[in-house]
Amino acid sequence: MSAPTLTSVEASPNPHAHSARTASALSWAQIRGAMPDALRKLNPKEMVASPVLFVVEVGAVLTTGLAITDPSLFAILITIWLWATVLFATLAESIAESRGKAQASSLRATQKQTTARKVIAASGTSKLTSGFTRMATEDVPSASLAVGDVVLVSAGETIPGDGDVVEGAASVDESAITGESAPVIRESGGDRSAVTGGTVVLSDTIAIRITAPAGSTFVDRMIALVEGSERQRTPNEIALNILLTSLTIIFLLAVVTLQPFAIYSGSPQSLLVLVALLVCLIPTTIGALLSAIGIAGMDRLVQRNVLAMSGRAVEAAGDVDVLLLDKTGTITYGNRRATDLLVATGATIEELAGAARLASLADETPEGRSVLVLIDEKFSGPGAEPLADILGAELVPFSAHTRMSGIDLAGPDGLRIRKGAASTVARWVHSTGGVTPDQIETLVDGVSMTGGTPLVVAQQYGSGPARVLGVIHLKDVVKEGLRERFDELRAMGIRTIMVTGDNAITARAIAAEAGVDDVLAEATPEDKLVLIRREQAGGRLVAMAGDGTNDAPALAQADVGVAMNTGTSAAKEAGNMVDLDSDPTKLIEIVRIGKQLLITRGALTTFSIANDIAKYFAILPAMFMVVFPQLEVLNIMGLSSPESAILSAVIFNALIIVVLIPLSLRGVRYRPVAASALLRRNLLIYGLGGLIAPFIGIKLIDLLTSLLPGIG
Ligand SMILES: Nc1ncnc2c1ncn2[C@@H]1O[C@H](COP(=O)(O)OP(=O)(O)OP(=O)(O)O)[C@@H](O)[C@H]1O
Ligand SMILES: [K+]
Ligand SMILES: [Mg+2]
Repeated sequence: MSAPTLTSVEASPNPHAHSARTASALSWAQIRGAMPDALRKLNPKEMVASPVLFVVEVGAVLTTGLAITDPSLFAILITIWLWATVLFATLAESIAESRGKAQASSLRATQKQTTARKVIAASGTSKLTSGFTRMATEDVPSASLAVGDVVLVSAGETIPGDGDVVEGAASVDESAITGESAPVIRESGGDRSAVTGGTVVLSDTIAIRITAPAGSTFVDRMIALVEGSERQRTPNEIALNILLTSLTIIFLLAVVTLQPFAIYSGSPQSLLVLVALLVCLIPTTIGALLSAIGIAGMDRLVQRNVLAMSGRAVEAAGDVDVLLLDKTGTITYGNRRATDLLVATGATIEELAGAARLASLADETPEGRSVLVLIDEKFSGPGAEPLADILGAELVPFSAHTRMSGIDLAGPDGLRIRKGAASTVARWVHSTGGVTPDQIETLVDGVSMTGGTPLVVAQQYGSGPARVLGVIHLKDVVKEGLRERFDELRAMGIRTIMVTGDNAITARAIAAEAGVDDVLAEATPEDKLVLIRREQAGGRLVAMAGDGTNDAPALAQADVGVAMNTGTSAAKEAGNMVDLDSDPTKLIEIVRIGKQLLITRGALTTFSIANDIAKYFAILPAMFMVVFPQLEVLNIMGLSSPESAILSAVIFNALIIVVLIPLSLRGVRYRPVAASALLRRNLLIYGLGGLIAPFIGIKLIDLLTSLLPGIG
């Protein structure tokens, strides 16, 4: 199936081959495409949101009236260019939004109606004896599915809605959402259970519990995001807007008070000239480009397959100091599987295999299921108990908080079995009056030193002391190429800390292999949260990358919470970004884009304000030259007439917006140098450039306008 992908709008199917396109200048097609929307945005009701431009629009309405009641070429030209100024501003925003609109329509294509096979709960069936996949189903339209419904999806079928896999495992083609053609594994119980509506099951049958009502699914959120329909201004943008509004008010007062002075000096200025002067002085350039800069930043993230749910998170990313990463599923592929059983002295392999099997029969995690697979393949023997024996048993499900799972069998001898993290099981054994032999520590450390996760297995009969039977070796693989990327993060001044529920030795082995700076081992979900709060209290901005339900509180607390797309719905809901490629080092790009956004906005603000100051000196001497011939010395630009000077300034003021649209969409180039050096460089380029540009630009335009009758 040739599913539309997020990146298919791009020239290249490679999600990372974006730069060539974004760097190019504006095309006519782009401008034409964005024009209807730009004209619609001229509606004053929308314009009020940007006070600077609203003032320009009011000015344009005023001069339109003047041009009609007292027509002159000067009045008509000023009016045309004032309208052009507002239109260029709305055009900048519309062009910034246009790419997202195209992506949104290709995403909508994944939302086609399908028929879902909904499970009809049969009474008296327990999940243990009869799985969902064996229950009766009825066909319903996918749009009618409600949260909590369970549906069955088999190979070749489209997943009808967002949900978590509650039974089975399947390979899923998520290319419609991620653009990545390699199938991914989705399975119940673990941190890889979330599925997205519109993706396709390639093999096997899975039962999915629907978690999002139709209309507010992940794809709906993506559409809203790329379309910018839910875009909210960030605190930084609001602050800048307040500054721009204040400047506008100051210049408004300055221009109004200029008139009595002008009258007194015998050269009263027309309303037309005062409006033109005001528009030239207020910060129209940055006012026009501000929202395009923000939209383009979000868009750059989408091009890299990162969905940022808030602009605030993108900005925070630009200043991140610390990055916390979950181990399993974030640093490793998260495909943790049992590979070996290590028997304690005094126990037999049959005893260990039997206990490990019993303790895993009802363990819904992928790790638990992998224990059963291992035992079936390599260790099956007389110790294996029939399934019926565990009927009536009490299950102890795994939780990241307890770091242990197991089973309490009914019956006269009351067998209790536990498996889990070494320290937790040791505590449990101790609480029953048992002891953990030293030899276990050697086995546990042996597994840990290779980066594996050891699960200690122990059992207790009746109220006697528990006995440790041995260790299960869980293996996982570290994702490739992390070391170089973490080195790069270090060069950017970002400290990486791996946080994991695993023991310290395993954590250190994996940390050394992946190249992170620091580790926090044996961490409960609360510990992760506390670590983030502590870093934040120290004034640092924290990013967190995680995939599990147990990472959700931390993802929510972090300033930048990046959920892996392979993770659970809870993690994706809690974070403020989702990485569709599930690459924790994507943070490098996120940080770069955040910094670039901040730098671009700063640079263009500097340019805009410097520009306005320069225009002041360009126009004022020309305006008062007639009354004060001494001002001629200030008229260094030798502009041909007051009218020509003012018209040229207004035209320049409008054109500079168009000239800067490509830069505000592409972003100022970011290089990883010290912030102070960057600031100095930008002040020099954009501050000085902003001061000089108007003199050259206005002079050139003046040479043309002076040729017009009645103006030169
Ligand atoms: N099915 C299971 N039964 C018993 N114990 C388990 C099971 N799965 C994991 N454990 C133990 O619990 C610990 C913590 O679980 P988990 O790995 O989910 O936590 P985490 O904080 O998300 O860490 P990670 O960074 O490894 O994802 C594991 O290191 C392991 O010792
Ligand atoms: K201006
Ligand atoms: Mg985890």
